[in-house]
Amino acid sequence: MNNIHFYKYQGTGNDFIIMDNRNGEYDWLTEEQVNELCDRRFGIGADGLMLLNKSEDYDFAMKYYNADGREGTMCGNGGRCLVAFAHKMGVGDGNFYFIAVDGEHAATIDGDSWVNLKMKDVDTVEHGPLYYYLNTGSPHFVKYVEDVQAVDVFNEGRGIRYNDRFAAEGTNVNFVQKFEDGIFVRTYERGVEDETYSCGTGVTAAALTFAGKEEKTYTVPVQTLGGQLEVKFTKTGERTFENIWLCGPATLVFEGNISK
Ligand SMILES: N[C@H](CCC[C@H](N)C(=O)O)C(=O)O
Repeated sequence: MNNIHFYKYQGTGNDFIIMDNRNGEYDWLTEEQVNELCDRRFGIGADGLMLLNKSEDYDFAMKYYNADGREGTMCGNGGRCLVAFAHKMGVGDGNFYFIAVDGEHAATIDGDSWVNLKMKDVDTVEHGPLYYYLNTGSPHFVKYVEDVQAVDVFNEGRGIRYNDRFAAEGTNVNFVQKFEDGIFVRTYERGVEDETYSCGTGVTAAALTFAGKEEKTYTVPVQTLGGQLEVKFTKTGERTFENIWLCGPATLVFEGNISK
């Protein structure tokens, strides 16, 4: 049995197990063990697990696994939590530059737990009759609804995630309600295969679709079940967006040891 020293973080209720793997101490971890650690009854419990890995060219490298144990695509809330953890470990000077599965990311931390994460540019948005489909580091199906609290997110989200078009690769599914000054987003997350309290790449995708036609810089407040986030970006064309920042809290809940 090997001891694992882990840190539990959450970003607006999207929660993660994080391990410091800069010396390769946890390279032996298997997908099955990740799934067991993320189990909310038989393990620590989390939406995902991340390794803080060493990098020659960046402050660190991010490795992300969904709760199902499989390596995931980019995780926005996870990236923000990993920056807060790296800061706690004494990495960087408050400004960070790291590498993740979807490329390079810049980030800044205000105090100990408000993290601003630069997301990848978006240059294509599919706009159907009642939906949008775009990739903000992970794939997102975005549907606007009258009353987001009335949506059966699990069943409706699952139905879209496993439909003929998306069954093979999967997609995350976001239900969005517009308000005067922002949006409320609920998400069915691929790889968790359930609703999560918040999804960073999902919130980002929803905020981009909320922008008006004007090509300018926007700041969109986004409410989730787990708290408030803010997405800032510049709309550069009908379906193109740059300088996208996902901003919000990233908090250490507890740390502990477990044997695997
Ligand atoms: N489950 C997502 C990855 C994590 C996304 C979410 N936790 C976020 O904050 O972006 C997927 O497989 O596409």
